[in-house]
Amino acid sequence: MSTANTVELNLGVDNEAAPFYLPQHNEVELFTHAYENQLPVLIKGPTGCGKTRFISHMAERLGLPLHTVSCHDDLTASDLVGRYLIGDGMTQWHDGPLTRAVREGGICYLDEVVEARKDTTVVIHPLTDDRRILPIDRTNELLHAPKNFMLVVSYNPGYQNLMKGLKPSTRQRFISMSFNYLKPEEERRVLEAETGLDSANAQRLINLATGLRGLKDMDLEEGASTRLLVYAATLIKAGFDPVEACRAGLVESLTDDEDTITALMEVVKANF
Ligand SMILES: Nc1ncnc2c1ncn2[C@@H]1O[C@H](COP(=O)(O)OP(=O)(O)OP(=O)(O)O)[C@@H](O)[C@H]1O
Repeated sequence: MSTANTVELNLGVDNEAAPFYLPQHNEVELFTHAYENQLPVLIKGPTGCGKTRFISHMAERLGLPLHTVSCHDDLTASDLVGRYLIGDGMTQWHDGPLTRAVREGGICYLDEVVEARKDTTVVIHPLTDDRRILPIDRTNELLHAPKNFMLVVSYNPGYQNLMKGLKPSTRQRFISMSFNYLKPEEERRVLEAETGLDSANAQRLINLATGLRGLKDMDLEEGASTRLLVYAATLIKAGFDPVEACRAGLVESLTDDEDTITALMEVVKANF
């Protein structure tokens, strides 16, 4: 059954076109509810824990186009909304990705939103409350977001300083979900599904990740991400020596400090 406000979905059946995603908790149901009720979503979690994969999975599952913007500290409101550009001897308006998503519908995903300049929050605020509007001063337009428009933002709370956190007036406009690395058994399934690695080696990688994530005195900015484990698994699956695969796929990406690399490689050798 579908009404104006709901989408036809069978959450028990995976859409085969959707990229593989193993849920952490009830995020699929929460996200679907948010979409059906036109609520914006905020996802927080450490690097490489599956945030982007989840959004791609949900976009495919809900049959929505995905407009992704990787935010950075030079990103301004005009980059999101659009600007006049000179071409063919005249000035033409070009929609930015946010405006495109509002006009066409779909998910607008602002990845690492806290990196963007502060003026960007001014443009997303009216889209995140029940007005769901995007005023464009430069073109004198007032766009109303269609039902199938959804705003999703993500950030990694780990390495933000206080100044870069989201203001309460912004974060309190979203349904929020906190992601973390999967439990060991599930993360092993992801490694196997993503790379075809055998379960014995996948289990060794998981044991290694648990060891690395538990190191408190190593001064690592972040622990080993699922993404890095997938890289190492891919190298092992391709026939690389597991220790060398872990050096290139994991350890060298975690730190530049030679002493730390040596110490981490000891942990690798203890597992392989
Ligand atoms: N729950 C999961 N199901 C399937 N694959 C996963 C899952 N979690 C992580 N992965 C794997 O880990 C990789 C990295 O995940 P992803 O790119 O979604 O991380 P992220 O949280 O968006 O990271 P960043 O914050 O750095 O952008 C994926 O490409 C996928 O291979």
